[in-house]
Amino acid sequence: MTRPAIARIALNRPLRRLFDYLIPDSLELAPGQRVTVPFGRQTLTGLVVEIGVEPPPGVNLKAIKGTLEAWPALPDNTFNLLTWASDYYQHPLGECLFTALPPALRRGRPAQEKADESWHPAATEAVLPANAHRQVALFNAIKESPGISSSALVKSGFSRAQIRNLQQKDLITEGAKAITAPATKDLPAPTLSAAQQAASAQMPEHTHEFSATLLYGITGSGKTELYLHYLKKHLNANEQALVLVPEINLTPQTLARFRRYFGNRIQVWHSALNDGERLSTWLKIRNGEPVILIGTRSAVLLPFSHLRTIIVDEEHDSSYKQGEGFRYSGRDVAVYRAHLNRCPVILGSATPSLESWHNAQQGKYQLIRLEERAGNAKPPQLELLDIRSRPLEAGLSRPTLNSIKETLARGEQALVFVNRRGFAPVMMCFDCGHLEECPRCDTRLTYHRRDHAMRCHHCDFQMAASHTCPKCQSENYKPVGQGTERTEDTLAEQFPDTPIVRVDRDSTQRKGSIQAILKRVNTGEPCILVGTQMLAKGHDFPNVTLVCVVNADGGLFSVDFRAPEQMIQTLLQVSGRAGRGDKPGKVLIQTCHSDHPLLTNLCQGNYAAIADQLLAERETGALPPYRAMAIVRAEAETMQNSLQLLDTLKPMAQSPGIEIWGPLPAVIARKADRHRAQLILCSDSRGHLNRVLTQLCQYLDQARLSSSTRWVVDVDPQETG
Ligand SMILES: Nc1ncnc2c1ncn2[C@@H]1O[C@H](COP(=O)(O)OP(=O)(O)OP(=O)(O)O)[C@@H](O)[C@H]1O
Ligand SMILES: [Zn+2]
Repeated sequence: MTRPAIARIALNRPLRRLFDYLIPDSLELAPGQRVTVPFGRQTLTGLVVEIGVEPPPGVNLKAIKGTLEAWPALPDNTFNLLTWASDYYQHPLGECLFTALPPALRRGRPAQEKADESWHPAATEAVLPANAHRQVALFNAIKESPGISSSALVKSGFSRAQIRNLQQKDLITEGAKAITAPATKDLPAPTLSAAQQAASAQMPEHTHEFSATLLYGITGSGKTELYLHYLKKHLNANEQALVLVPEINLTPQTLARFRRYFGNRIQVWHSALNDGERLSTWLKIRNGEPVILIGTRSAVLLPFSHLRTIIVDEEHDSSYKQGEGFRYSGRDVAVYRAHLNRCPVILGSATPSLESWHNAQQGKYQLIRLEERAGNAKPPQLELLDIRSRPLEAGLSRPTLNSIKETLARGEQALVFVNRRGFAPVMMCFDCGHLEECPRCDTRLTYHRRDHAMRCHHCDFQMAASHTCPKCQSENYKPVGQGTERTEDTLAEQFPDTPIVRVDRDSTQRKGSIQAILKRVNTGEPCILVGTQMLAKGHDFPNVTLVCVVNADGGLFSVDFRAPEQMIQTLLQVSGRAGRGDKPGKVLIQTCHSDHPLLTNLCQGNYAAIADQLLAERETGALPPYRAMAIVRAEAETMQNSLQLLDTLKPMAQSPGIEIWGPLPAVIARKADRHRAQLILCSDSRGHLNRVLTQLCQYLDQARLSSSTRWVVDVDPQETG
């Protein structure tokens, strides 16, 4: 009697288990292949994990219904990567594997594109009547994204009639053009500076061997140019490359630079793509087309088959770590992927993460230093401005306002960095001391004056703001502290003739608004930019010569051990927006702690020294990267339930080599009416920690928890509050 053939299948469920099914005689299966299986009364899409497993005794297995295609949707190396990540991050394999499929394929749709015409420019310039604005805009949209589909164009507001019209005028052509690298003779690449050349010469030579390189290049040193040169030199016409970036929409210039070099070989991957666009790009990658993919975090999980280089730009950026569900770090997975694929990975930053800096010092990563700015630009001068005894106008000191005035008078632009959006962080009653709190979280509500609303930045709660104190009805009820809206208002009063451009999550919500803002700034006309973190990232505004930091002190005394690192990175990144063109840049940092060693070191502009110092502190505290860390988080309807669950886990985790902190309530103990607590585990041995976590997860999976209790494991947490 022959044994029945059995396959183990992963489903897209948050379950830490796989499901066994009989393989019908006629079916040939491979790991990573999509199948349909009966599940209860439903039919679900599954992914084959293993074939030929032992059938569990005494169970009547159902049979697989069929395959969705004859080839594995996830080829070996991608499949192995995700299996590794599932184990490393303690996340159910099914959900990990399905993350690598586009939504359409998760739902069981066929792996082929719907017929949707794609458009290419057929002329270099559109000769059209002066009043044909929409036609010109349409032509430019196609020129900027060759291969763009009709549906994508319709989505951005063009009509099918307008598209046909351009086609009839022979300005655009239809057709799914194969991906080839077109020559870009119209745009000569700048010759690398001596410093860039020296860095370039140290870049990894072999694209068929694993190597990890940390490119530490100060802001404005021309790292992007180096990536372009590297790809141009080392990537063959039939190979694939991946360039990870923290966020695509914020820096359209970078994308444009890549497109000028590589034309439609450049494809993008980010959360704003629609399902059709995702499927189309996914298929190109899976089919091995020689794509250079510029993408955010999840791009690292895609099924590349000819991947020869991975670049992680701004590798320190915290957005590489997924904050919910499958909590992977795109950067760390990229390094492992390079290892599996035997190819180089290049991590670039002006402010490398302490993890990568440590790896470079240990000799695990090769360190390349690029410490001069490209072109004629010089590093900006940083100055601390102690505001303890200075009168402030809505947070801005006289010297700061004077510097802005001088900058504008020279016809240049200024950037003012505020770390909070909204008008003011709190509303306070100066008679009874009442502070308006979120009814659902242990946080204060932020006042947004534009719509006279109080909002919680931690949950979606909002309410109309009141003019008098809700508690004692006093009229002495006022906003306290600085938000972007308030700074914008103050600057508008002080500089009535100057355009003020606010950049934060509120002002950029509408699609295309960030592009419009950037375009305006890039005209170079004098203006003042006011904004949050968003302004710190990767922008290249040559006419910004002054950067003002309204308050630098946020991260100095935080309980989160990563706060000083993140604060310094943000300050240096935002400072790096000053003086990127021919004119020198200046940075004014307002602080109440001008003698704090972190800030005084910052003014030397020497990130390497700061990183060394912060690393020494991490070593003393036995914190990452010197030890592995994981957090088990619990949330429930009461704090008692959360703490109780973690208390049960603690003895199970206790073992030689594991240090345990907690359980303790989280810093924001109540968020959206859920009570949150955490248990922190540290160990010198990552392997041991991983085994302990596996046991905890097994226990938690089987434990009878109240239906409202949730738990997660976060490996290498970015936030420990
Ligand atoms: N060799 C060069 N000659 C002239 N200009 C250059 C050269 N290399 C780069 N540049 C210019 O210098 C500016 C900064 O370059 P780039 O944006 O690549 O820097 P970066 O290192 O990525 O900066 P950041 O980390 O601050 O984002 C850009 O305007 C770029 O066009
Ligand atoms: Zn809230």
